[in-house]
Amino acid sequence: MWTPVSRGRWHGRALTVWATAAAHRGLLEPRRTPSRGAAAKSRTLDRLYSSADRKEKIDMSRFSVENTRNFSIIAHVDHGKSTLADRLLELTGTIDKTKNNKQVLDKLQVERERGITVKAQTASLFYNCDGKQYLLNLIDTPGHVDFSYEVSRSLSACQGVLLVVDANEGIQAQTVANFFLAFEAQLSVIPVINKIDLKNADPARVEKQIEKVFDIPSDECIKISAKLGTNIERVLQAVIERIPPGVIANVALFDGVVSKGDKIISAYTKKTYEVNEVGVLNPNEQPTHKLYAGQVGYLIAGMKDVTEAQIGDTLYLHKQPVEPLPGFKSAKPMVFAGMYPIDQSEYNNLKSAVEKLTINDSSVTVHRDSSLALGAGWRLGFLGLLHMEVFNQRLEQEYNASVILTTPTVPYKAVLSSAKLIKEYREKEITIINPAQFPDKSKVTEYLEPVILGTIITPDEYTGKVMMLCQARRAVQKNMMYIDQNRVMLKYLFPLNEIVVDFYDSLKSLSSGYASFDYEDAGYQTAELVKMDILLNGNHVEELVTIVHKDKAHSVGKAICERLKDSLPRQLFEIAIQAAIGSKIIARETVKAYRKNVLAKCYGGDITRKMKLLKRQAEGKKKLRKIGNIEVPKDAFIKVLRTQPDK
Ligand SMILES: Nc1nc2c(ncn2[C@@H]2O[C@H](COP(=O)(O)OP(=O)(O)OP(=O)(O)O)[C@@H](O)[C@H]2O)c(=O)[nH]1
Repeated sequence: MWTPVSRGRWHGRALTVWATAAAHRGLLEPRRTPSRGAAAKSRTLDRLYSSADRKEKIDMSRFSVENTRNFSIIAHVDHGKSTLADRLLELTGTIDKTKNNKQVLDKLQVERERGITVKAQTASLFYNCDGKQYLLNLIDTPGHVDFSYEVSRSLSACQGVLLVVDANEGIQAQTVANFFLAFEAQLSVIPVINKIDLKNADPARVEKQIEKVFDIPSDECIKISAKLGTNIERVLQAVIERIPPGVIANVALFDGVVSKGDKIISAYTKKTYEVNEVGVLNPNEQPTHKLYAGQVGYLIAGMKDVTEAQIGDTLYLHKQPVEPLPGFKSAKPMVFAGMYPIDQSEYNNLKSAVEKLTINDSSVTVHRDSSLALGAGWRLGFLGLLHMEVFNQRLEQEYNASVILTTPTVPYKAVLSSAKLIKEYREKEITIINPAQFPDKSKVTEYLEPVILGTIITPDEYTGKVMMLCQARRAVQKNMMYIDQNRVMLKYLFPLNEIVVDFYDSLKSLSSGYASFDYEDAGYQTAELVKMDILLNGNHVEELVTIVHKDKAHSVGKAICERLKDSLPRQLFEIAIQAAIGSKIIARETVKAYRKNVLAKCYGGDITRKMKLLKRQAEGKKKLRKIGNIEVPKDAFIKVLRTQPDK
C-alpha cells in the first residue's frame, strides 16, 4: 500500500485529470468548421489531431511528459490573474481574441458578480515553442484565503505557479500566503508583475519587495500588462523554461512493490487505475522498473478528476485490499453557522438545494439541527466567512432559496475530566460546534480555542491603529518587518473567534482600505471560555447561548442585550433582558412596559370605574407573567442571530 506524501501534498497526480476534464467540458473539442477569426487556434489544433481521427479527438499521446507543463496562477484578489488567464487562452488560440473575453474561467454567477474566483477552473493550452508542441495545463485558482483549500488542491496538480503581483499595490497579504503554499509544495515560482500600464505603477519597487520577502532575484520577474496583452509571450516561455515537466505523484511505499502496468485502487474513491510510470526523484524524475516497501518515489496514474486526487489517500493493489493508513485529512471547516428556511414549508426545497450545492462544494460540512424559534435546519461548517457568504449567495441565485443564517461560531474543544462524559462521547477531547453542547467547567480539564496566524500588510502610517485593533482582538504579535520604505508586514497570532465577524471590515476602515489581511490555520490554544446564557425575565433563551472568552463576556453580553432590546416589541409588562454566566448576571437591559391608557375614556370622577379598569389591566399583566411567556417574535431572533451577508 502506498500513500501520497510530500509535506502532506500529492503533487501533480492529476495531469490526465486536468486535460481530460477540460476535454470533456468541450474546451478542447475541435470545431467542425473553424471560424476565420480562429485561424491561430485551428492551425494549432490541426497539428494535434492524428490524421485518422482529426475531427473527433485530440491525440494526447503526442504529448510526452517532457512536453507537458502543469501550472497555476496565484495572486492577491484583483491583482489580475483571471485577466492574465484570458490573455494566455487567447495567445495559444484556445479562445478567439474578442473584447468579450473577460474572466473566461470564472463561470459561476457569484464569481462574475463579485469579480472573484471561487472554484478552481482549468484549461489545456497548446503552444508551439522552438518547433516543439507543448501541452500547458492551466489551473486557475481562487485568490481569497477562505478558498485556500481549493488553492492547495489546485497546487497539488502542478509543478509551478505564476505569482501575479499588482505593479501599483505591490505584495499583499494573500500574495504572501499563496506564495508560501506554493513554496511548501516545492513548486517553481515565476513572479509576474502585472498592470505596468497603470499611471501609478512602480514595478521597480515591487521587484525589490519580491526580492526581500520571497528571496527571488529581481531579474526573474516578468513585467506585463494583462489588460493590454504586453509581454504575455514571455510568460508562456517562462512556463516552458522554468517549470519542470510532467507529473510527480509523490508516494511513500509502506508495504509491497509497485510497477508499471499494476492495477491500483484508491481507498478514498474506490476507483481503479493503471500505473503508467513509477520512479524516484533524483532530484528530477528518474523512471525505475519498480518501487519497493520503505521507498519514496513518484507514480503516474490516470486520474480523471481532481476530487480523485486526495492528499493522504491510501492506494493498494487490485484484489489486495488493506485498511486505509491513518492521517487522511479532508477540508477542515473553520466557521460554523445555523441555517434555517425562512418559512418551514420551504424546508424540503432548501434541503435539496443544500444537498446539490454540497456535492459541488464538498468542503462544506452539514449536520441536521433544530431550534425552538427557527424550526428544523442545519449546522453548516465553512472554510471561512467569505466562503459562508458565497454559499449563501449561491443558494439564493442558483436555487432561489432564502435562508436565515445565524451568527458564525468557531469549533472550540474541551478536554473532558468527567468519566461519565468520556464514556458518553467515547473520547477525551471533544469538538463543540454548537454552543448548546458546551460542557460545564466542572467536567473539563481545559477548554481550547482555534488560532490562526494572520499576516497584515499596511502602509506604515496606519501601523499604530492596526496594532491597537489587533490587541483589542486578543492577538499576540509574532513578527514585524518593513517590506519597503513605507510598508509594514505584521504577523499576529489571533484567536479565530476574534476575526470571524467584523475584523476584516474594521481593518479596512481604519486603514482607508489600504491594509490587507490573510491567515493560515495555527492549531489550538488553551482558553478561558465561558458559556453565556441570555434570560428574558429569568427564562433561558436556548437559541442565544454563546461561548465567549472570559475577558469578552461583558462586552458581548451587553451587545446581545442591546440588540434584543431594540428588536423586542414592548409588551404589557416590563421585560428584563439579562446576560448571565452561571448564576452571575453580567449585563442587563430593560424593555419598558407598554402602558395602555385604560383611563382615557373615563371622563369625570367615577372612581369605582377607574379602579375596576386598573385592576383588569393588572390582571392582564399578571396573566402573561404567570405563564412566563414573553411573546418574542421570530423576527427578533432573526435580528439578533443573523449575520448580514448582504450588509
Ligand atoms: N490597468 C490594468 N488593469 C488590469 C490589468 N489586469 C487586470 N486588470 C484589472 O484588474 C481587475 C481585477 O482583475 P481580475 O483578472 O479579475 O483579478 P483576479 O486576480 O482574477 O481576481 P480574483 O478572481 O477576485 O482573485 C479587473 O478590473 C481587470 O480589468 C492590467 O494589466 N492593467
